[in-house]
Parts: sequence; C-alpha cells; structure tokens
Amino acid sequence: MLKVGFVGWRGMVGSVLMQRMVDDGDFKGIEPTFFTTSQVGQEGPDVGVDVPPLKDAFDLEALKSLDVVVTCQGGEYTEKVYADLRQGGWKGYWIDAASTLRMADEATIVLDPVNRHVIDAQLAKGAKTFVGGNCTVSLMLMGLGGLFEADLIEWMTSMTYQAASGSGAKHMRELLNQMGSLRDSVADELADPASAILDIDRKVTAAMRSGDFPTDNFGAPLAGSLLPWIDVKRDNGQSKEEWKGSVESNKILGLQDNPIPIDGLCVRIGAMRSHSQAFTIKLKKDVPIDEIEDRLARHNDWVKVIANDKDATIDGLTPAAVTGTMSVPVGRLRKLAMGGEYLSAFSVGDQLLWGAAEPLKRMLKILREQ
Ligand SMILES: NC(=O)C1=CN([C@@H]2O[C@H](COP(=O)(O)OP(=O)(O)OC[C@H]3O[C@@H](n4cnc5c(N)ncnc54)[C@H](OP(=O)(O)O)[C@@H]3O)[C@@H](O)[C@H]2O)C=CC1
Ligand SMILES: N[C@@H](CC(=O)OP(=O)(O)O)C(=O)O
Repeated sequence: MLKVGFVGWRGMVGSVLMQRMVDDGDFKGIEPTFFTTSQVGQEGPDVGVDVPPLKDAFDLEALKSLDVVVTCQGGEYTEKVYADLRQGGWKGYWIDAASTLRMADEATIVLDPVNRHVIDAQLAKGAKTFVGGNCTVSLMLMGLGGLFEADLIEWMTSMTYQAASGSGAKHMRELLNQMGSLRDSVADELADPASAILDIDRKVTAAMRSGDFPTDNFGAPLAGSLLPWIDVKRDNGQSKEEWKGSVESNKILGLQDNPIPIDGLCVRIGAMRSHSQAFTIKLKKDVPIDEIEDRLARHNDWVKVIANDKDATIDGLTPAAVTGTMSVPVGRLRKLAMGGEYLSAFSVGDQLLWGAAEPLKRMLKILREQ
C-alpha cells in the first residue's frame, strides 16, 4: 500500500481535496499520514480510516519514509522543504498545488483529462514531481480541450473574471464584508421604495471610498468594483497570472518547442469561487460551429457545451450555477465579425475543484494504479 503524507490538508484547497477523496473512497487504498506546520500531536482528520496523530511538516525524516507527499500548503512550504528532501536522497513522488515548481524541468504539470499522454511519458522516464496547474489554465484547458486536441488553435486570448477564492480564504471573507458594508450603508434607503437611486449610488460610492471600508486583504474595493490586476508585474508588462496562461498551457500540452500564443488580461471580480473566462480564438481554418461544439463536448466527461442563447447561458454559464460542481460549461460559441476563423467562447469552472484539488487527487490515483 502506498504510504502517502498530506500537508496543507486543512487549508481551503486541502480541505476540498480531502472531501473529494472521502467522497470517492480514495483513502481506502492508501496508508495516509497527516502533517501540520502548527498542530503537531493533535488528532488527524476523520477520513474514514485510522490515522496517526499529526506529524511535523518540517520533519524531513518523517517525510522521507513516505512513498508520496501531497502538499496544498503553499509555495513557501515547498521552497523550505522540497530541495532538502531531494538532496537528502528521497526518491518518492511529490504532488503539489503550489506554483513554485511548475516550470522546473523536473516537474510535470498535471491535468490528466488533457495531458494523460504527457504524464504517462514522464512517469515512464522516472519523473517524480507532479504539480497542479494554475486554476485559470486548468479550467481553460478542460473547457477547450477538444480544440487543442484537434490542433485547431492558431492563437487565442483569455480575458478572465477570477473569483475571490483564488486569493485565499481571508479574501473571500473580505469580499463578503465589503458586500455587507455597502448594503448596510444604504439600509434605510433600500427599505424605502421611494428613495432616489442616485442618492443610494452616491452613498454606496462614498462608503466604498471611505477609510472604514474593509480592504486589508485586497487593498482596494472589490465588491461593486473589480481589480484588473492579479499577482506581480513582469518586465514585459504582463501580470504573472497572465504569463502563466501561456507558459503553463503549453507545458501541459507538451508544446514548449512550438508554443501556441496565448495571452490576455486577468481580472479579479466579486465572485466567490468560480473563475470565468472569455476567449477569442483564431482557428487554423474555418471550422463549422456544429463541428466545434461536437469536438468540445466529446473531449472529456466534465465539459458541457451550452447553447448560444440567452436562457441557456443565464441558467448554466455563471459562477452561481457552477460553484461546487465538477462541471466546466463552455458557451457563447459563435463566429466573430472578423471572419470564419475567429471564434468566441466563454467558460466557467470551480477554481477549487478542477482549478486546484481535482488534478492532484487524480494524480495520486494514477500512482496507485501503476
Ligand atoms: N487558493 C487557491 O485558489 C489556490 C491555491 N493553490 C495553492 O495552494 C496553497 C494553499 O492555498 P489555500 O488552501 O488557499 O491556503 P490556506 O491559507 O487556506 O491554508 C494553508 C494552510 O494554512 C494553515 N492554517 C492556518 N490557519 C488555518 C485555518 N483557520 N484554517 C485552515 N488552515 C489554516 C494550515 O496549515 P497547518 O495545518 O499546517 O497550520 C493550512 O494548510 C496556495 O499557497 C497555493 O500555492 C493552488 C491553486 C489554487
Ligand atoms: N492566482 C490564482 C490562484 C492561484 O493560487 O494560482 P497559482 O496556483 O497559479 O498560484 C488566482 O488568483 O485566482
């Protein structure tokens, strides 16, 4: 039985991973040990099998006794522990949610419905380090996998609408506090149907700009607004999140030598945990829409093509409809005015499921089945 250590299991990504593994009975076929950076010796989580008390996540000897380490603890932890473990001779499998190692030569970015062939080839070569992709990247590839598989994309843009959860749990709380604070600032006016909407708007804007507005985490109002910048700036003017869109997608697809140009703007919006993206896709040829829909729908079990009409879109292609589900709907499929080779698309996906936890869960299953 594989000895598997879990680090970061009680965080947001980690607890979604735990839940998915419990739901699918994944703990039955492994010998799990749970680690912590803050609660050594406390009871481990209830995952349906006996587990020892929590071990110290920085105890290299304990980690070295494992066949697999699965970490959702974050990049700082990976930086502190991974190199020492490897330099200490550990040859186990490292499965990581953090971005730290993604672009390292020794790392394979995992999204098996899209790149099982890459994962299998890497395993056959003896690869031991497997990292989940950036959430917008994984969700984009799950939605548009059928077009990549058929080599139909010459270039594309991705304009994102990213949820608060991508920044972490504190940010989700802050978004809700911002929403509550805006609402509270005009509670009396809202109770009076005769009150003037422009007065309400003025008060809301004043509340948003006031020093009391809760912005410690985002650094700015997000509720009632948006933030067209995610992560740090790179020399070429891209944000790091925008850079990942191209380099990670091409690495996942195994196209580093002949990459597909992918670029766009990444924007934080006031959704809770589902990321949305609008795509402009330059196709290599003018493919009929019904063939495009068919290729997209057949690519994997989770993508769902949404008819390009208003009711279907409003019903099925929103964060409110998708959050908490494994479904990755893709819709607004139509040819753009620029010509038959220009396709628009819009996708939504839960960034904690396919965007973070699910690719790791499935990688562990691939190792178990080897
Ligand atoms: N958020 C996201 O969308 C994505 C995140 N990732 C990666 O995953 C990493 C972890 O992200 P995320 O899950 O959001 O991080 P969290 O902040 O939710 O959790 C990280 C760790 O914080 C500790 N912690 C301290 N207080 C608490 C508390 N009250 N509740 C739960 N945990 C607590 C836990 O470690 P301990 O038990 O040791 O104290 C936990 O494992 C990120 O740094 C990133 O690298 C990857 C893809 C998407
Ligand atoms: N940066 C992503 C979330 C994330 O954790 O990404 P990464 O795994 O690439 O660091 C977002 O803000 O939505």
